[in-house]
Amino acid sequence: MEGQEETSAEEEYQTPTWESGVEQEEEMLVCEGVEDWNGFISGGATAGGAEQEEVVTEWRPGEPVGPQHVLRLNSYTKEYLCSLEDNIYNVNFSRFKIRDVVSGAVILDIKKHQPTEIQDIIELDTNRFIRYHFSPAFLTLREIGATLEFTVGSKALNRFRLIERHFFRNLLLKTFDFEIGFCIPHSRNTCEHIYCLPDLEPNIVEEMIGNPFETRSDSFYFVNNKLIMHHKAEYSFTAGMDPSSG
Ligand SMILES: CCCCCCCCCCCCCC(=O)O
Repeated sequence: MEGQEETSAEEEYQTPTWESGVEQEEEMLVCEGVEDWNGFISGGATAGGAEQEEVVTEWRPGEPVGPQHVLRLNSYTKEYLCSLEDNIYNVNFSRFKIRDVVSGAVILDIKKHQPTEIQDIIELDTNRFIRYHFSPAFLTLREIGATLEFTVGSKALNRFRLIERHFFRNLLLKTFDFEIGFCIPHSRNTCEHIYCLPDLEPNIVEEMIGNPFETRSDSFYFVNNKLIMHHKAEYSFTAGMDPSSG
């Protein structure tokens, strides 16, 4: 449970609109992300040597999308690189919370209505695009904890992995690569990913603040190196600013 001071800090930020739901208390795993500048993970970054096993070849439209393909993208994608039906594992997100690791303040906490029972039927989650409204102060934070709560259908997830690419226009700000690992069937899981925010040049920060929603991210979710979900997000950093000041 978060403390009192976190509730007040949350009000400083405009949260995206999702339905509010019933809070679930779960065991929390902390996954430290493996990250590197310019879009490449460091050697031996993922457990089990997944990178070494994979043969890197050029990707052609229609072919399954693997981690090496998305790690080489040099811009935000125009299209989704998989269909909703590719989520054959029925991974369903039910909560997303962001906190400032340094102060502990909760920046946002969004929940979806979820039945108590984990459903076996595949429910297509059509919410794969979101706009976040943050304040300029967000860009001064050093470390963010993002808690993800999700349920899994009747098939186990092997090597569940999230690769996230953040761009301002065509400038790659940072790649985050989180190995979530194995998830058992019919489970509800909670993990926290730690994002170390990049040191950005002051002029880039100014441009990001002045150009809402030109900062974007692609979140690619893989099971066994196969893309099963692709989510997109856009960010503004103007919340709480006087609109007349530009
Ligand atoms: C300033 C560079 C951008 C770094 C931002 C890192 C924090 C973003 C956490 C939220 C990511 C959510 C992605 C999504 O909803 O698909």
